[in-house]
Amino acid sequence: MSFVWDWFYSVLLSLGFYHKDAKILFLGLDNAGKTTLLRMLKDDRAVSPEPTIHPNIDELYVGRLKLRAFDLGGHETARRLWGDYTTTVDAVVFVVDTTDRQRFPEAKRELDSLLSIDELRGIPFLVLGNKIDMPTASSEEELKFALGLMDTYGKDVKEPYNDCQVGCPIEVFMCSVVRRMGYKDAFQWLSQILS
Ligand SMILES: Nc1nc2c(ncn2[C@@H]2O[C@H](COP(=O)(O)OP(=O)(O)OP(=O)(O)O)[C@@H](O)[C@H]2O)c(=O)[nH]1
Ligand SMILES: [Mg+2]
Repeated sequence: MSFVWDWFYSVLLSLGFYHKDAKILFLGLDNAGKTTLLRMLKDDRAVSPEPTIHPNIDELYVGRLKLRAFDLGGHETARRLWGDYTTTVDAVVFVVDTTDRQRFPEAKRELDSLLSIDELRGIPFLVLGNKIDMPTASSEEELKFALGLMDTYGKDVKEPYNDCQVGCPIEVFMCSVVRRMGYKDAFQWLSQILS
């Protein structure tokens, strides 16, 4: 019987009548643009938020995803709280400021340590290279190299992802939140993987 439900569910999803609930952590160094992204996704407005001190938890719809979004601050003291939120997570969105090359190694360290957390093992990681509206932004290739992500999952997802046997889904998308560029494709990728 379950295949009938699976089929029905996938039809509902593809028609946009059903939203997949997902708990998603928005992580990355301070100043990367996490809160700006969430405000844009929720209200379609570019704001210049204050640095996040306390975690913000919000519910919003992005395409077929109904997100419980956890926006955790990225400065060093706030990072200590990240570990408190890693249970039952469906995906991590890791935002990087592509203009801040000096901090790529720090971003890599944080990303690597997230990837080594048992509770997050196997879940999709969407890495967003933000601020590509700036002339000093890195290229996608440069960012991927700096983060050690030369061999990623692939942007062309044909079917939902089931297990981690063939490598965990991690992919890099370049974007400019303030210019509303790039992140829609990225969330579509995530949505297809999670459906
Ligand atoms: N040029 C440019 N600036 C951006 C973009 N997205 C965010 N910013 C700016 O980057 C700065 C930091 O943005 P936030 O959203 O507060 O960053 P955050 O990751 O939430 O930072 P913390 O809360 O400290 O962890 C703000 O001044 C934003 O206006 C973008 O796409 N392009
Ligand atoms: Mg913030």
